[in-house]
Amino acid sequence: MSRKVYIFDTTLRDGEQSPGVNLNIQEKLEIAQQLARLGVDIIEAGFPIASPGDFEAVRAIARNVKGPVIAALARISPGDIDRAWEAVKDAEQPRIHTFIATSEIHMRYKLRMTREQVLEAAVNGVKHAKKYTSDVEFSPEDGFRSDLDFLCQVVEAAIEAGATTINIPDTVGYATPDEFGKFIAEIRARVPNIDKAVLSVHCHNDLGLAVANSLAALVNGAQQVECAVNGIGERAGNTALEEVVMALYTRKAYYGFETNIKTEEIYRTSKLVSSLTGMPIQPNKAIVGRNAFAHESGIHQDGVLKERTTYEIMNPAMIGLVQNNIVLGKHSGRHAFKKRLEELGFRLTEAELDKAFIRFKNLADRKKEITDKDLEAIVEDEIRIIPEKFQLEHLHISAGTRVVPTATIGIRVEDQLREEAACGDGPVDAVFKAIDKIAGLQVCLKHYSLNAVTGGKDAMGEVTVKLQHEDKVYTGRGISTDIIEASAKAYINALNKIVFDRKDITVTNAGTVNS
Ligand SMILES: CC(=O)SCCNC(=O)CCNC(=O)[C@H](O)C(C)(C)COP(=O)(O)OP(=O)(O)OC[C@H]1O[C@@H](n2cnc3c(N)ncnc32)[C@H](O)[C@@H]1OP(=O)(O)O
Ligand SMILES: CC(C)C(=O)C(=O)O
Repeated sequence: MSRKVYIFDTTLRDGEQSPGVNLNIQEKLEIAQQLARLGVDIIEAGFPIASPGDFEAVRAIARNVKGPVIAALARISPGDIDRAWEAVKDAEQPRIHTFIATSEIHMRYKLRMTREQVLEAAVNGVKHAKKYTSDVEFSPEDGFRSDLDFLCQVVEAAIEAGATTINIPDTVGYATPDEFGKFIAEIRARVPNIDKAVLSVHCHNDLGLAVANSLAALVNGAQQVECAVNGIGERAGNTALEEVVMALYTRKAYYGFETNIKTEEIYRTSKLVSSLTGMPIQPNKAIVGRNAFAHESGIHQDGVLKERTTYEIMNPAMIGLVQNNIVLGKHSGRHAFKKRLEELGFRLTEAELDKAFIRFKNLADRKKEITDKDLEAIVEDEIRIIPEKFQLEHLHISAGTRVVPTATIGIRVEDQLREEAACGDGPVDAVFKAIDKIAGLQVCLKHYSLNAVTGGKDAMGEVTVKLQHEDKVYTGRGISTDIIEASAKAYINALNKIVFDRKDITVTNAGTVNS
């Protein structure tokens, strides 16, 4: 029998405490609606005493978002609790979450209160909240750094006063998995009335251990995990919702827990939170990072193409991603290369594939990622699907601030070298005019673009041109470290496509003629 774990989402409260994040009411409402679709059990919508905007956002969420419990945070003071209730009272299932710190360091320096005063405040606060709602959560802030005997005393008294959820925070992310697990087990063992409340944990990620600590707590008797989408939150953030949920899901046979989360909504939720908070997701972030389901190296790609589970412990569809991603780069191998070419509609012989693969590896050495356009260009260039009736032989440019740009160009036309010169508005224009003189085709330049394929002083320039001939547009590409040469190659590439496509055009060594 699997045990239910409650997912308490604090993206809109602790998550919004991430430096630089400020969500407006509309944005919070949109995230809350998505969290409801995701299937979280509790949404902590905000801290209503913090500002009028936070109050309004919590109220709007309480009134409009159906399904999950809607919680509002409050310090233990009556004024905070009254304000929290005012904001959350219209929810289908409202919860007041109140807290006070119990560690020596917080009590002495921050609160300037004695243990007795904190204990009394905790009891009074819970009782005050309880006047409003039966659903009251209490957190002894900095719980993990608190004296265990005193912590257990406060927890027992809070439950006695009516708290229905007890949340143990590792406020500063100081715990390690073994000791946090034992800590939770100790609380379970020492607090006599602990069974009257749901035991929850709230871990921070200062040492990168929030998810591991939360899992260790679950194994040792915690029933609720507080977490935030993409792990956002104060400082290094909170337990990442998607990580803890997918760990429980993927390793269900080991943990034996289940959640209400509709995992297929994870990716969409993560994207929404990232775009509305303006917090980008690091590419190698577990579960939702751009690379989490991407494979770059040949051995892995080969394995995944033969059987996905060789290198994937989760199916990307489970988090709402359409498919994994085979990224072609310098570590890729022949299997992945061939597969992608086939997807693009190219069926090559083994000899052609060998040729194209060598060219691909050369380009991959210079370029981070090989795109479909690159592959098309490689196949067209290397496999010579388009016969090269015109071939660039040589090029000379005369240009500067006080000279008319002039190009002299040599093109091999059907094995006969022809040369022409032309002036233009710039060196590229001069080159195109000289090529036109040789080719003799009526074309109109519709598009010209130049991209740096690599960085640095020796960057490769990739030129793309679109030439209109009669009613059709033909694309040509050329790559070179010299952008004028890349332009000439692109132009000639497009001309070769025209004569290949138009069977009525014949190329003679004097140029083109229409038959
Ligand atoms: C661990 C956590 O994440 S807790 C949540 C943290 N989140 C936030 O603080 C965000 C929202 N906070 C705010 O907008 C403001 O801090 C407010 C509105 C809550 C309070 O603002 P101010 O009244 O100006 O106080 P300020 O923030 O400067 O100081 C906090 C005060 O609350 C007290 N306090 C802190 N925790 C508690 C608590 N759980 N119960 C009662 N009092 C508390 C502090 O001792 C301090 O009191 P003091 O003014 O008597 O010294
Ligand atoms: C309010 C509590 C739960 C908190 O955010 C923390 O201790 O980190």
